[in-house]
Amino acid sequence: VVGGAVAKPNSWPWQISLQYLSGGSYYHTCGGTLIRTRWVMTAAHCVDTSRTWRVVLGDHDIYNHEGREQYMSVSAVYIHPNWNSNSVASGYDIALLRLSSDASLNSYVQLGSLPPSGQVLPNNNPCYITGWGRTQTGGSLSAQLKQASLPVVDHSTCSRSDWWGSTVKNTMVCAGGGSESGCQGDSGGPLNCQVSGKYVVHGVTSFVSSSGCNAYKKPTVFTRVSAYISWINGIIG
Ligand SMILES: CC(C)c1ccc(NC(=O)[C@@H]2CCCN2C(=O)[C@H](CCCC[NH3+])NC(=O)C(F)(F)F)cc1
Repeated sequence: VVGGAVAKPNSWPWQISLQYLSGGSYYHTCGGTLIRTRWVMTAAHCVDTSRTWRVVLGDHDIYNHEGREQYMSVSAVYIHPNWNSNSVASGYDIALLRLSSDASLNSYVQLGSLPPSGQVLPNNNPCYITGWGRTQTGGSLSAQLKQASLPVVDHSTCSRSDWWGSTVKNTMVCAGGGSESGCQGDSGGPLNCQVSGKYVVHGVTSFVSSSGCNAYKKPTVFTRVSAYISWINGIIG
């Protein structure tokens, strides 16, 4: 997350850290959202390589054990069947991870709410991106979870030629576009949008400009969760 601030610990209790095993240690690679006690929603581009994964719930500082964490193994990875790793612009950048055991829900670990199928938010709807991603273009990951206010940019604006043009599809949500943005390492995490006084996870962090995370008129682009509700329900039952 470029800009914004360090979040109050565990104030986004559905945010997870997706980590992979390498040389005997686990490393943060992406974010995700706990949507059922055994299911995590993330981005397809996070999990389209075969690795040993773990999901950390209740985390705040990814480099320190603070005692609220739950470390979960992943028993199955379900990538959207239309996902094409060579074409993030086609969309379908969404995946579901089945956990090997049930998460224990408490004040640090809660389920994120999903939107109704087809719901599209209006321009400027308030939303927050959260994640441990780079804090500057080319910078390093954040040790602590960060949040930044990224208001929705509607499709008509986001698909203007000087914005994202035809790269952005209607199955995506744009948010931000100013000095604050997502960045590498935030992928797969939630776009938390205020709807009727409640936070709803409307986006899965998908991409930013290859010329810089907070490039002008290149808002962060998210998979629009409300476009994938029937697929999600088909998998998690
Ligand atoms: C569709 C095409 C015009 C296009 C649009 C945006 C990009 N962006 C990028 O490549 C930048 C630079 C590093 C990773 N990255 C990204 O946007 C990666 C997803 C890459 C998926 C494709 N391999 N996502 C993120 O960094 C983010 F923002 F989600 F945390 C690349 C290509």
